[in-house]
Amino acid sequence: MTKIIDGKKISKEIKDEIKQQVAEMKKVGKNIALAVIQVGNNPASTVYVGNKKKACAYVGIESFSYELPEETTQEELLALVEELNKKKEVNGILVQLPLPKHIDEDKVIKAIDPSKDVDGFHPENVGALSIGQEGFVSCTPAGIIELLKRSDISIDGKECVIIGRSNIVGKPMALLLLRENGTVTVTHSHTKNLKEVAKRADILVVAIGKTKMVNEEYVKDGAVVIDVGMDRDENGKLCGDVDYDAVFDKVSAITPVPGGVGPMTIAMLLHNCVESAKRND
Ligand SMILES: Nc1nc(=O)c2c([nH]1)NC[C@@H]1CN(c3ccc(C(=O)N[C@@H](CCC(=O)O)C(=O)O)cc3)C=[N+]21
Ligand SMILES: [Mg+2]
Repeated sequence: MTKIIDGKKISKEIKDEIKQQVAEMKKVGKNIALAVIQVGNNPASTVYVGNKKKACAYVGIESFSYELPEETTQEELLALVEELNKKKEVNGILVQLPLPKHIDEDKVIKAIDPSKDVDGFHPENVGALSIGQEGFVSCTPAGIIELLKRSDISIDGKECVIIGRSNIVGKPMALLLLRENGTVTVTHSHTKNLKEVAKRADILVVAIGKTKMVNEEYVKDGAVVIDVGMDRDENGKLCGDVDYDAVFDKVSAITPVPGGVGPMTIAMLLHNCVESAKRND
């Protein structure tokens, strides 16, 4: 029997916990606010940003929305970030990625006050994670750890294989699994014998952005498969990096797309906003 890891349900539980926390904080006069900046109108970004604002409203976090035109200059964006860094009532700053090509993403991320970097993308937060210090953790990998824990899937001593080495998912995922005492392997486009390596995994995390690339040849019997992909199939339907139907009978547990990792990313963003408000007392 394969277990479907229900990210939508688990994220709802987390959001309800956060909602209570936010209400408690409001009682003592503490309000929480997230600033969300979107540059241009990439339709996917508009959907994600909309979901984030909706989730904020659900838990009682205020969201300030900045929708800037595509031709916004890097200087203008940096000036806005600077202004939000100074604003006391703003606890979190999120600059939706990707940014237009004429803007240097690294420079913008670096400009965000690390104590308001609820995405956990700032080098200071990434560094803190890598040496086990307190900081903000990237929401998608943090959400995956939470999914595993709340599904009673233990990480300790397990063979964990990650496909993909992005700064936002693969690398922080490796650090978090390591922190939970997993034995971690990170694979990428230069990895030899990828199928064999992936097949070692008790827990396989796939974050490569290639529609349904991972099929039954990449998974061992009884593996747990976490699909981070947000792709479109030949009919334009949302799907993941894993061929869900092909691996389903072979695995012990799997996250669907949609309804798996995606909603957890947003729940962890809300969690980070609350943490930020608590820390900057
Ligand atoms: N600064 C920044 N921070 C991010 O966290 C960030 C970003 N930029 N850029 C883009 C990626 C992508 N991302 C997703 C969040 C939620 C869903 C999500 O809720 N997915 C739903 C489906 C959504 C749909 O229907 O399209 C699900 O999987 O069930 C997906 C993707 C956050 N990102
Ligand atoms: Mg760019």
